[in-house]
Amino acid sequence: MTIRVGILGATGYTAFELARILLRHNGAKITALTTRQDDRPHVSSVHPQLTGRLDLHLENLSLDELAERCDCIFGCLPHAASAAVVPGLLERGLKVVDLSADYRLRDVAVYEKWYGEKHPDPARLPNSVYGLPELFRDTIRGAELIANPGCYPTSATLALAPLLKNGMIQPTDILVDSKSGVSGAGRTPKLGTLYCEVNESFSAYGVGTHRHMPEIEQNLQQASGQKCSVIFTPHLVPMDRGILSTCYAKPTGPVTTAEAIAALREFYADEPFVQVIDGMPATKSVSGTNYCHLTARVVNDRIIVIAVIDNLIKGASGAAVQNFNLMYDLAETTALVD
Ligand SMILES: NC(=O)C1=CN([C@@H]2O[C@H](COP(=O)(O)OP(=O)(O)OC[C@H]3O[C@@H](n4cnc5c(N)ncnc54)[C@H](OP(=O)(O)O)[C@@H]3O)[C@@H](O)[C@H]2O)C=CC1
Ligand SMILES: CC(=O)N[C@@H](CCC(=O)OP(=O)(O)O)C(=O)O
Repeated sequence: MTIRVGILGATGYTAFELARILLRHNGAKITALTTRQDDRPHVSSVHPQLTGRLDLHLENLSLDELAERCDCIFGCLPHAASAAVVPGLLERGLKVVDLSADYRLRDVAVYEKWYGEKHPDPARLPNSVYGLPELFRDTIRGAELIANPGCYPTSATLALAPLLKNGMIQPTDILVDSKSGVSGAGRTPKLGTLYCEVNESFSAYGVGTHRHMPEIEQNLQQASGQKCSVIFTPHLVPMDRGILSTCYAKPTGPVTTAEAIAALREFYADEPFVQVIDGMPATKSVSGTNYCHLTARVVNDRIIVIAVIDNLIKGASGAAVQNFNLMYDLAETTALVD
């Protein structure tokens, strides 16, 4: 069986990474790429890396046209734009993996507070399926709509959830200090991502206001069954891609570095994409891959967990294909390992 897939917002970075991964997927065929442009650019003019590998034009397609051509849609649109089209896709019988933030937060009031706008499809939020397989695999299998996780929340949740679940750390007083490469902000031009703004510079942003803070808290609460409170501070690093999150938590009792690492290793023993390492994780080690590398250290009265991912792969398009594989009951690692 070949599943026909469409990619919305195909001019962007996550869409490019999806196309690259799906081209080596033996159960999927890309049959539609969308843009708001009306001049039908060939994919090779938008993503020259795909020249000779994918012969499709990007088109401004209607929902009915998408339903004729596709079985499953990967939505790579900004938030709010995504939830404006997802209901129509689901009504036409398509499955959807939504890379935007629109279906991640289950509480409409929390969405509207942190995103500062009305949600276009609030009725679906309470039952949405959050696509982080390492924690919520069973709910992803067979789902019609997956909320693909945010890049920072993926790194922080993978770092902290195992230690919360096994009672090794306290659920409050958690600090997440993250650094991201500039592709995390997307390909759509913005002042803050111009070369002269970011090159040779390093800055924090969204301190206390970043919308990934409630997403991290929701994940940790769902995983551990405890009310969690997190302070999350993101930083922009002058590199193309990669996220490094350093997470600080208070242990519930005496613990050593070896015990903390052993707890992570036990939790992820059967996970194909999480590697617990003894040394220090580096973004370069996971660049272009769907892997997360993690380690832990105990320093004075804190456990520090350090996680790295590629924001465009495990933080976006690789995770989306991992979810797609689960939704269609395919081998979970299909197209994601060499
Ligand atoms: N970059 C990352 O690391 C991550 C991104 N995400 C999320 O994935 C989604 C895609 O991100 P990314 O690929 O980086 O973004 P990009 O900015 O690279 O691409 C988004 C694409 O969406 C289209 N678009 C923009 N605005 C609208 C609109 N109002 N209505 C319809 N289409 C629009 C544009 O295509 P065109 O102009 O051709 O129509 C654009 O190319 C976003 O929701 C983002 O938050 C999630 C995790 C990580
Ligand atoms: C470096 C950078 O700007 N990163 C983005 C996060 C990308 C992401 O995962 O965003 P969504 O939750 O919107 O999908 C940001 O901080 O807004």
